[in-house]
Amino acid sequence: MTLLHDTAHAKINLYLHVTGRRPDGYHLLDSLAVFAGAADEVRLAKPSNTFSLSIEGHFGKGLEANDSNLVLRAARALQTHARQENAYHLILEKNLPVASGIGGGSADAACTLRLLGQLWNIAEKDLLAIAEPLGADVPVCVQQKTTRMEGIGEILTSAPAMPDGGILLVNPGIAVSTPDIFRSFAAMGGIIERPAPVFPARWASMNALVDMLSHTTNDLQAPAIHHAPVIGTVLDRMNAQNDCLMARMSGSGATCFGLFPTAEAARKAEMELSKNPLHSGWWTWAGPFLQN
Ligand SMILES: C[C@@](CO)(OP(=O)(O)O)[C@H](O)COP(=O)(O)OP(=O)(O)OC[C@H]1O[C@@H](n2ccc(N)nc2=O)[C@H](O)[C@@H]1O
Ligand SMILES: Nc1ncnc2c1ncn2[C@@H]1O[C@H](COP(=O)(O)OP(=O)(O)O)[C@@H](O)[C@H]1O
Repeated sequence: MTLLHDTAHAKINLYLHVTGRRPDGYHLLDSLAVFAGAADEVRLAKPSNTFSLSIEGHFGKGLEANDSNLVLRAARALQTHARQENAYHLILEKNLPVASGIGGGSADAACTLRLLGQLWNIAEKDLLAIAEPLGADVPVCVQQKTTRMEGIGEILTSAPAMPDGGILLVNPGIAVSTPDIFRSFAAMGGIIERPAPVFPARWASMNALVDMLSHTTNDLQAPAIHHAPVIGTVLDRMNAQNDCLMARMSGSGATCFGLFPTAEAARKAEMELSKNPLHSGWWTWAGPFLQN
């Protein structure tokens, strides 16, 4: 039995500039976040006395269905806000790798907020306020649209829609700790002063987007490669694929993305890459962007 369900899509930081640091240690960011077809699913299964969770899916094994899970944390936070006594059994289908720079846990939390928000008739602005303390990436995942993220992730400005094209995601099978990568970023030189990227009204093509991105970086990429050199190998392999327009790491890693002129070209590159037996433990996904 499923009352309602929704998909929690992978967030990809096409660029990520660290622009400052708050007194509490959190880093100020400027990032273009987009969403890919790859997704977890959250299902509201049936009414229950208290919120409970079961986890299915390939990446569910390493994840506890306890109070620390972002799905339950989001559900309880909204229940308190909405002064609701009703609770549900939730099912999470975990298809996205955990602690991998594509915000899977944040997307699951956001998806839970959307589902319960729909049921309890809660406005999006209230969902965004509940999302913020759950994690820096949760607000952007509530809207699941191409967005410029600033502040620590709570200042959201809509960005032009993605042009037609394809994306390939590759994770080399390692989990990376976000706080560790931010710490290494500081130790390896820290903030770079530079002008903020300017977005056009629309990107005429994938090449136009790639041209803008060539003037940006993911500031966390070098610190992450320092922690996990295999990330450098993933980027080399991705860059070696036919039609790969650019390759870069997302978030604090270790997932990397490649941009392609079409979803078909991204799928071809995925097949090529997967032929190599050395890549057998790598998770891959290829296809279109999630459009606004
Ligand atoms: C780096 C980013 C970029 O989108 O993505 P991921 O690598 O997680 O996908 C996010 O900012 C991650 O957001 P999220 O994973 O929700 O982070 P949180 O749980 O709020 O914070 C985890 C820890 O990361 C560090 N942190 C996080 C966000 C931020 N703007 N500055 C930080 O310094 C802090 O040490 C914090 O304790
Ligand atoms: N539903 C969930 N899915 C993934 N991770 C979760 C979830 N709930 C809690 N977590 C915890 O959140 C941390 C960050 O997970 P995740 O959002 O996948 O990272 P990232 O944003 O780097 O992709 C993990 O270390 C994990 O233990």
